[in-house]
Amino acid sequence: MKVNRFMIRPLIEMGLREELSSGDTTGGFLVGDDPIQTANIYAKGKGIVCGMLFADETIRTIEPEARIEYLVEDGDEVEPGTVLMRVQARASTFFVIERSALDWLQQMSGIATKTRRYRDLIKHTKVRITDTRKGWPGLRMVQKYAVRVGGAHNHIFNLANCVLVKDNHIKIAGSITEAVKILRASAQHTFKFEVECETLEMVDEALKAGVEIIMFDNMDLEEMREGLKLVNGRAMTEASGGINETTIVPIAELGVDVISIGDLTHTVKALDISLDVKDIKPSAHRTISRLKQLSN
Ligand SMILES: O=P(O)(O)OC[C@H]1O[C@H](OP(=O)(O)OP(=O)(O)O)[C@H](O)[C@@H]1O
Repeated sequence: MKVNRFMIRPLIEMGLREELSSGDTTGGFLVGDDPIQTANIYAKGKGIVCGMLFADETIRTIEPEARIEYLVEDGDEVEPGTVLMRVQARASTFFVIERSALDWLQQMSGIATKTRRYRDLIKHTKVRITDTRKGWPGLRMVQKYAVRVGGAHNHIFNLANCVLVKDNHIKIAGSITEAVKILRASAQHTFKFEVECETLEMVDEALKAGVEIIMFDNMDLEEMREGLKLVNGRAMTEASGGINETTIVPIAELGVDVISIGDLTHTVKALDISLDVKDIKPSAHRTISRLKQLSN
């Protein structure tokens, strides 16, 4: 699933509003007749690019006539110095959009870069990596898009996507068996059922209840190996709980179907990306000196 301008516009406006709720007190006074300038958005680190449409929409929201040339696309690997985008727009536009456009790119590329690293670690297996719902509230769509760009898959988007029975549901219902019985009677027939199992006894109970997906939740390698024997192809298996770059390979090699990882979206190092205005037009300088004269 791709993102489109309609989906992202409210987020873009939210970002710009943080920046520009009552004008630009620095750039706004410097631009004078506000000539068209050219700027490059370029990588300062190595990673996977994500968020080109977000940067584009940020620029176009302020200056719809801006000319934007893409030199890479989401999912491309970049090196320090790679130009992602060349933009022709008013000087005043660059001052307003710079932080916001770059932050979308930096944060989303950070997620895509980390995701690609995880994916590459286990590409010798058939295991599917997914995200979780862990991340920034309000930005789930963005984070999950970046995970897909990085080469992994999405787990549920929200509570309406499947019946996911967690520890607290089991406590409230009394048992896995009881929870599944109640939910089978009320949930849509189209839904799959997944149960988080912390022990092999829970795996056994969930299998007897006939669920489609068993999560090995916070289990060690040996328990997961036993869990897989128990399941024996009767359900999909998902490993989860604190899995990181140092633990993922042996888990994937066990042969679970899915590994879900909160780290993809809850602990992200941004990719370093910058914006540089080129070819400064002399009229901009003239305006600055005129301002200086006026203030003398
Ligand atoms: O890769 P992680 O960051 O560990 O995320 C995955 C874990 O999160 C979920 O549990 P839950 O929502 O109960 O969170 P918690 O187990 O981390 O408290 C899921 O059942 C995994 O245990």
